[in-house]
Amino acid sequence: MNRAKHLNVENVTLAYGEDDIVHNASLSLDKGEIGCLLGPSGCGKSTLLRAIAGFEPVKSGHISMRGQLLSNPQDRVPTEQRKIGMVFQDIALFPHLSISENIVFGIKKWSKSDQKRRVQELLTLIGLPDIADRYPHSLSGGQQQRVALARAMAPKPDLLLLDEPFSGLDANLRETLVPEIRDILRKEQMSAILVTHDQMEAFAMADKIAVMQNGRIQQCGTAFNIYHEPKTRFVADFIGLGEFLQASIKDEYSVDSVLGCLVGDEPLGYAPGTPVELLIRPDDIQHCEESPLTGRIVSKWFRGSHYLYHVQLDNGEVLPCITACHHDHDVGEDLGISIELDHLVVLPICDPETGLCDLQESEVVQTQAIAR
Ligand SMILES: Nc1ncnc2c1ncn2[C@@H]1O[C@H](COP(=O)(O)OP(=O)(O)OP(=O)(O)O)[C@@H](O)[C@H]1O
Repeated sequence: MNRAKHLNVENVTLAYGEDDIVHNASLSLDKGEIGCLLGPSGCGKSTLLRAIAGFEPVKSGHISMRGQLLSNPQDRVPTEQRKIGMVFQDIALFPHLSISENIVFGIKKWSKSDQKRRVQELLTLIGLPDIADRYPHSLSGGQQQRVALARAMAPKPDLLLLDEPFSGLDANLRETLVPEIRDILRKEQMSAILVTHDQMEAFAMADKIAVMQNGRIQQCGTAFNIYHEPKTRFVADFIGLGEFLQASIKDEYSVDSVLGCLVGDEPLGYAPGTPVELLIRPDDIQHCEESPLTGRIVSKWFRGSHYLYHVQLDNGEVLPCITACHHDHDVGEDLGISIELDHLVVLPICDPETGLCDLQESEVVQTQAIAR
């Protein structure tokens, strides 16, 4: 049986005036799932979020929640009737209201006893049970953002929209707050969509990530999928670190490259001799003192628990390589490396002038790989 998704965004195109900003976007969430729109500035994340909230009309396609139509080109359920809560970057608590009055703001129609119970329930949930009578100015930024979340969650909305809620906070605070907020949402079984350009936030928070570029969802999947199985050059480039090695299809399952012949267990889908690019992540290349394969260190970053080196091979290609931080080598030294590829990620060569590859062809093939 094909059960309706909690949220369904189907083939949605959005425009400002004559300009299409979001093209044919599709995304769905189950109840309690946390989704994320991830992409660079200006790619259309907030515009799509605003359409889900009901602030923007859809030009084509439709948005529905719990089986009920919210938007199509003819009809739009007003924002205030959508049962959607919102949390923004600027925390915007009402400064003249106490914390409990702030939280009660969206549930004023509830009975006083229910309001009181809900406020205490939420304050306990956000780990600040004793602040009901305090005012926003007396709280830290992280505490204020947790209260803003509690205020948005108070009416038990069907969906929570979080538009860059962490970007005003410093890096240390973000690191602790993001998983805390994910846990709070999980405890309330709250479906949510986070908008961010920060992939670590997306990875820490979301069950499902939609990577956007120029108004298009390039790929939608788990953090693991989009990191290890990117479907386009853009996703491979935008998510995580990595380098592209020139390679050539050898046969159905293998490519030739400067690292030798790499073999996968899935057909690569290209004719022998086709030039392709092979994605290499830093964790695919390990330091190995005894390895006959070496690269000259051209850059070195200290990352606390490890070093990230870039090493240049004899043919000039540069590869990333992670080592434990006791392997402290200098730029200019030769580093022994071994290849630890779990799977092959092979992409067609992009046009060097336009940077474009045929989308049809840019479907990536990943295979379990062994070096031989
Ligand atoms: N009200 C508007 N009228 C016309 N164009 C707009 C409007 N709002 C946004 N845009 C344009 O639409 C495009 C997408 O903007 P949007 O804010 O959705 O991107 P974003 O991915 O959320 O970016 P950021 O991460 O910087 O907030 C941008 O080119 C932006 O200039």
